[in-house]
Amino acid sequence: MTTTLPSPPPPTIDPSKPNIQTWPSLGLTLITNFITPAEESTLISAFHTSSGHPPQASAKKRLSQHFGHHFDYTTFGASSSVYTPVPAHIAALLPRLPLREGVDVAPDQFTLQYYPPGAGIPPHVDTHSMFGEALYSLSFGSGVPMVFRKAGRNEARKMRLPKRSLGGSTVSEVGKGVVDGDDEEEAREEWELMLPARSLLVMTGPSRYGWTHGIKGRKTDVVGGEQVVRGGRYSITMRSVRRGEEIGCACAYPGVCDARIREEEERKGEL
Ligand SMILES: O=C(O)CCC(=O)C(=O)O
Ligand SMILES: [Fe+2]
Repeated sequence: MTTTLPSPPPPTIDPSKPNIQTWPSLGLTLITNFITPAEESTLISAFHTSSGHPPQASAKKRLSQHFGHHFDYTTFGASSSVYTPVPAHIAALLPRLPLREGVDVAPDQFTLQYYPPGAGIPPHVDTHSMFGEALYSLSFGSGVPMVFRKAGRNEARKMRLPKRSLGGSTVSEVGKGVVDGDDEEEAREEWELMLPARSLLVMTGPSRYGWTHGIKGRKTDVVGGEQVVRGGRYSITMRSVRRGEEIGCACAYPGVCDARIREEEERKGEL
């Protein structure tokens, strides 16, 4: 039996744009039919052509590819030397992203992932100090429910444990605070949102800085009350890399903010 989490609170929908669901208090937006089925096919074939990883029925782990700026883990900034050119079919998505004028900058770092059926990603907060606020995630191939959880004491404690990779072979995962596990001390504010194939998820504000996101590893999901066998899902996570003076964070969630945690550790080191 698939264990399910509650559905999200009801979204706000502008009747003139029925494909856009928003949760304004969380800074969260889900846009369905963001790409066409033809674009979806192009992205899927490009993934397999460029990765040299043909889809294998036996694959159990996520496969990742990176385009645009990579990270320099010695400085926690953008690498000036490691850059993979962004292919045209990905660059073509950029003008369509719902950037907030004067607030968001266009993403320059792209992580493509393939999740074989049943695979997930542990709950985490994408590193605050290294990426611009808005995170964009395009789903294709198949839909999946994404779990959102308001970070509390337990997540803050886990962020202070030594980091581990999220299990993929990718560098962009190393800088993330992985915050999985159950929290019995705090009331849960947790639910899962179905991300349909060809939808774009946008995380800003609280959903970006103060909530974790992740995908449970499961063979089946419950969608609209029905058990559905999970298919292979692809995603492109699009982020902007902070540079120089922009590196850092002044969010309202110091417990799960890598910038604040680093400052705290530096202060302790000086005592
Ligand atoms: O697959 C996704 O939609 C999300 C991936 C993710 O959270 C990440 O790479 O940070
Ligand atoms: Fe993430």
